[in-house]
Amino acid sequence: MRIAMASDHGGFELKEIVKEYLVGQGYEVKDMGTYNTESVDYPDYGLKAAYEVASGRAERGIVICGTGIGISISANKVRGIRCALCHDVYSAEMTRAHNDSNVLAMGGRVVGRDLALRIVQAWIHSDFEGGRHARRIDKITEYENNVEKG
Ligand SMILES: O=C[C@H](O)[C@H](O)[C@H](O)COP(=O)(O)O
Repeated sequence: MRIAMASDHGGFELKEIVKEYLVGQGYEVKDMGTYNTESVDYPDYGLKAAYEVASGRAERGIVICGTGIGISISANKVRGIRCALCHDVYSAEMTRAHNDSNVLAMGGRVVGRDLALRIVQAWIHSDFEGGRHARRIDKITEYENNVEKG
């Protein structure tokens, strides 16, 4: 599985931790930046990772800023992206099972290393359940497509 990752300066340290973990697990990680703790703007990076997923160049994305909020809002502006902000394992499992989320967001100033890695692990390994949940996602997609048409 190819995973696109991105963060701003507030999420940089956690991005590096998650990236090292994923590479160690055999995943291909495409790091879209940022590459240090210098102050940057989270939309620039959240959008890059989201485009990677929306275009099919990556199957999943993980985006991290200070709270996870700004970068998740940014990623969710990209058509086809369902970005879920998770700070607990249950939500990480449920957002795969029920929302088929293709991007995970976390806050580097909110969660510590161990919890973040448990969230990532749960999110990567949980599958979409389909059924009634697919119908609900179809409604989001339909809305998105209509908005695009103006
Ligand atoms: O939602 C936004 C993120 O948490 C940003 O990481 C945060 O706003 C950056 O704040 P600052 O520029 O004060 O480091």
